[in-house]
Amino acid sequence: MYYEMIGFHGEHQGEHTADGVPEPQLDRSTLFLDFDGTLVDLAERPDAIEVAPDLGDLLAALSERTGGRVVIITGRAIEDITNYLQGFDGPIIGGHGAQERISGEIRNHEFADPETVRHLGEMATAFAATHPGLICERKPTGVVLHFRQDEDLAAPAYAFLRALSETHEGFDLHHSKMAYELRPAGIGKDVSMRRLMEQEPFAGTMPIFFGDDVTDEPALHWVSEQGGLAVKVGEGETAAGCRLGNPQAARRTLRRWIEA
Ligand SMILES: O=P(O)(O)OC[C@H]1O[C@H](O[C@H]2O[C@H](CO)[C@@H](O)[C@H](O)[C@H]2O)[C@H](O)[C@@H](O)[C@@H]1O
Repeated sequence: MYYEMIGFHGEHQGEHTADGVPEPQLDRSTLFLDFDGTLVDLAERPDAIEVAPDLGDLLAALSERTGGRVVIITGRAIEDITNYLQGFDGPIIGGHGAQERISGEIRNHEFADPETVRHLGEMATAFAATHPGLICERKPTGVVLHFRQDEDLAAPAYAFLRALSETHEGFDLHHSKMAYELRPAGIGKDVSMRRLMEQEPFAGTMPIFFGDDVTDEPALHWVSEQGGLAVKVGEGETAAGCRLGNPQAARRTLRRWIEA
């Protein structure tokens, strides 16, 4: 297998590490990192997360070791996540693949028609305003209703967004952690990864992905299929070959790699 030729020996390599995650050759890898639930703990609200003080240094060191191939791949909008990634100027895939920032410039998916997204956002905002406990998160490419503060609001949130998805062609309804989201049809972290891995300077390197959510599973599956290193963070069924308990453990493993 190709990745064995370039020095990666798959699952067997992890047998002797304390965390069970093998140590890849970073200079021959592309490291995709999910954000919420993977690099930072989940919080009550999207704007209430606490970023570990050393995260910036960790990402900088990993970027150096991979030759700039650390890719943040998140459901958040790029305009939002950059607030938490001060100093990181590497590639970012945002909105679950609906946005990308590869060489500094942000590009939105062509199907995320701004007028339709604005309309969806306004309607979801109005709905949340009449359902205390629901949080509406507007993105340049879609909209989310968060029900973490009141799980009884999951069913009405679902019904509302489902109705919107049926009346707005090109937008699909997705379930993630304590949230429902409308996003452009046809996008996905796996789709973005595949496209990116065909381009320089990523082509020919081994994909690594750390992710925590059901929305990360297609990408974890794809990375596993490629013979790359797929790491599930937290509980739940997964296609990944490795698992770490929480974001703190994920950061510890990443730190181990740069200290090796
Ligand atoms: O792909 P990710 O980087 O994991 O982003 C997924 C979603 O993360 C955020 O929502 C989640 O985290 C919040 C803060 O901890 C939490 O309150 C919420 O319940 C979670 O669903 C973010 O707000 C979303 O836009 C992302 O899609």
